[in-house]
Amino acid sequence: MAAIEVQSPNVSYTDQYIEAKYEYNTTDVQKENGKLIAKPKTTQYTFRTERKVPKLGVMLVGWGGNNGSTVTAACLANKLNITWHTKDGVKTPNYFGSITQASTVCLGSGLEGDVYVPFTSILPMVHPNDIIFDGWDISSMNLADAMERAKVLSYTLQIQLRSHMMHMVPRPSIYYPQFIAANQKDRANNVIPGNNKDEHLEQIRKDIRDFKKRSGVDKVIVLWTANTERFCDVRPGLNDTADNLLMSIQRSESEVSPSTIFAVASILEGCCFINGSPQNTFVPGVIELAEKKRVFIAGDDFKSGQTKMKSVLVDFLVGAGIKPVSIVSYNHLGNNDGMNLSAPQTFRSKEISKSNVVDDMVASNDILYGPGEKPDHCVVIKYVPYVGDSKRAMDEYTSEIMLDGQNTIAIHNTCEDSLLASPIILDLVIIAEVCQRIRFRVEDDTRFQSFNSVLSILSYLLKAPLVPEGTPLVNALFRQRSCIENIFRACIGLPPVNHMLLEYKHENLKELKKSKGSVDVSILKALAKQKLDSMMTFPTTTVTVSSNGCDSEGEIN
Ligand SMILES: NC(=O)c1ccc[n+]([C@@H]2O[C@H](COP(=O)([O-])OP(=O)(O)OC[C@H]3O[C@@H](n4cnc5c(N)ncnc54)[C@H](O)[C@@H]3O)[C@@H](O)[C@H]2O)c1
Ligand SMILES: O=P([O-])([O-])O[C@@H]1[C@@H](O)[C@H](O)[C@@H](O)[C@H](O)[C@@H]1O
Repeated sequence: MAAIEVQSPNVSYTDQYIEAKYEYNTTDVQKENGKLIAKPKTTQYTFRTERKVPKLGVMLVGWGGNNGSTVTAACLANKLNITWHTKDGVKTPNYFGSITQASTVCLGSGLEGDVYVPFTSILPMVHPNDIIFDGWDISSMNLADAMERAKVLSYTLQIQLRSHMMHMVPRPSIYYPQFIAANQKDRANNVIPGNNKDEHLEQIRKDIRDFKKRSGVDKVIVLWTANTERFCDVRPGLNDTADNLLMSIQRSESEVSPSTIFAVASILEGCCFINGSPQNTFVPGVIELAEKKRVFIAGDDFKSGQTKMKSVLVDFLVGAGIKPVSIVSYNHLGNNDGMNLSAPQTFRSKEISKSNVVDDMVASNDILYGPGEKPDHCVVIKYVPYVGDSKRAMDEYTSEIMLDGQNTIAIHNTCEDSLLASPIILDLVIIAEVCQRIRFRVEDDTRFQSFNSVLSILSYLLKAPLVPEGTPLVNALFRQRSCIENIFRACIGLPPVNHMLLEYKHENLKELKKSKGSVDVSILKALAKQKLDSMMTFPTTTVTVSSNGCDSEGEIN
């Protein structure tokens, strides 16, 4: 699908940029004398997006894991168009589950109503087939064997991918046993030696430069899909500022985690760092360093299955004026992630990220909830080896409805964890890369600026979105999706999708047809069918219909 071209005096296309003047309309609300005063506000933006799509390198921390091996296999299967036999017949590769690759957006409305286009047609973006992967793992297993170990993909697909993946070997990584479950010890045979954290930092930086040089990629994004770590302490002098964090690394402070060192290394190499796990990688010192170096960071914890459902269901319930009072989320899974989460300290990281996802929706409705009131919310994760990557999620939502009524929704959701997480990994890096090519000016600024280093536009893809301090934290899924869609629309000078369909609610829709200057084909077809039925002739007839459905000429076959 070709990219969209917008014809507007506010949008210009050069070889290098798409430039768009955009009116950003919001509503300012102030409290005055006990009243809420709402004032419409318009802010002029000028967006400038580089059109050249770079050759993107993605370095995965935890490359040999279920997600890392699966996302690598997915891109190869699609790139090589590998088909494979199953008991249900021949299967073809796809990127289902990726909003950039398998979803559409409403561009606007035309002769026959709404026009939907692929998400990728709004702005130029990297194609996943073209991504070059590399990465690290504490396990030395090559990616072909790691794919087999993961037991995620059909074996008839695996055997066709083996030759393409067996040469992919994760780089040795940083391993501090106290941050993950002890049961991961047997896996750790590919570890950077020594205890000097500054040397570990320098090695990771060197690896990033080495990958860039060897692969010839234009830019690198580093993404953590390694095991969930326990939360690290956050305290003054340790990691509260960028300088203190860098000094703590130089002193090899024990509370500096592997994921924080990877984040620091990425930032110092000018690479966006994304955290797909729930631990607090982004201590204040990392955030400050990212802001100083103007590098994007994003996290935490891929939003892939049970929590994604929760961020839809609770939004629906609260938005409908129904009061969720008890949410119990249980799941069991049998992959290595599940084994790592069987330790209390790593489970706690996941429990936090899975529990906070309803806070914004609850806080939005003070008719249902009093100050500080929240639903009971319980998260349980159990490790059951037999089910492997095919996580079984069982949820019960109990809500209060009118006049002391109760509504209980029970859900059983089998989430094939890595097949849900892999497209999310792709969307994270693809959308982050687009954002690296977007600049904007506000009002009469002379300088173009980039997005804030904390890339909150990625919230849709994350359970516990990291947002700039003091800014709104949104978990409601469709608000998060609209944010991405409407910012990308703004970059090509299009207004946000507002779902009003006001033009179709006029008292006299005939005016609408005239204004469209064309025939509503559905009316034409209905009239033609009526005429055909009466004439009992076919195949072609000329029906005279007006521009409001009755005057224009049209042919029906
Ligand atoms: N649906 C999902 O799969 C999903 C959703 C949300 C979050 N996550 C998170 O994504 C992460 C990966 O999930 P997975 O199913 O691929 O797990 P996995 O255990 O299969 O893979 C993790 C990999 O990280 C490696 N590893 C551990 N510590 C490392 C380190 N310090 N450096 C480099 N590699 C290291 C392990 O050897 C393993 O190969 C987990 O933290 C998980 O909680 C997964
Ligand atoms: O994304 P989601 O399905 O809500 O949450 C999942 C957890 O329920 C699962 O136990 C864990 O292994 C995955 O990493 C993922 O975090």
